[in-house]
Amino acid sequence: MILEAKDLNYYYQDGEQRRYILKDTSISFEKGKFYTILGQSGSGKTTLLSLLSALDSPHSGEVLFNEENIKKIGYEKYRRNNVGIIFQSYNLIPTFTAIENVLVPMSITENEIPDDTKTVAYNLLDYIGIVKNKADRLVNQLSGGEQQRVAIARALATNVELILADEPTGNLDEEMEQEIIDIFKKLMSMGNVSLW
Ligand SMILES: Nc1ncnc2c1ncn2[C@@H]1O[C@H](COP(=O)(O)OP(=O)(O)OP(=O)(O)O)[C@@H](O)[C@H]1O
Repeated sequence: MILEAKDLNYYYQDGEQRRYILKDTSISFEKGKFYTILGQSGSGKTTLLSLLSALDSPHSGEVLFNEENIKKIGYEKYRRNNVGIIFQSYNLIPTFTAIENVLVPMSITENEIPDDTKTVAYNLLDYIGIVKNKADRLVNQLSGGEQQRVAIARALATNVELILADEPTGNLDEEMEQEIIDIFKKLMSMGNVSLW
């Protein structure tokens, strides 16, 4: 298993009451597979993803990455080196260009990456469908679909084995949604996501 959640509990305190969002939730994910998590609005999908991506921590239970507790790996280290995260609203740095956004995680990861990070980032963006002249634009001068491609390139830039995405097509029209899903499928069919 590349990722496992074991007996996760997460709640909000509502006066004297605990309102549980996740109760003894366990789930496991095999390497090299594509999973979709479905549930009603408010059922806790974002909460689960935030625990799996170490953006938040559970009240009890544990998350294992390649059999190791992510708390032991260190949440910050795990986020830098092991997981790429994609959000519904892209969460790019608006004052940076597309290429600069992709370079950010490359500058802080401890994973081994080629010296010529700029070339790698341009190639990655190009592969995902962002050509050079768009890569040099500020991201808020790109369409929603293009911004999400930049976010995908950013998530892949550190050569991670695991990508977690929270409604990555939620802000896009149907056609763009299909294109983004096709990118994920293409990446999956390549096995290892390394594009260098
Ligand atoms: N800060 C908070 N305080 C109290 N309750 C919260 C807080 N943040 C989220 N919740 C509640 O936690 C529950 C789970 O939220 P979560 O965002 O994980 O659901 P979701 O399944 O991702 O929903 P959606 O599909 O609408 O995005 C919701 O009922 C939400 O109202």
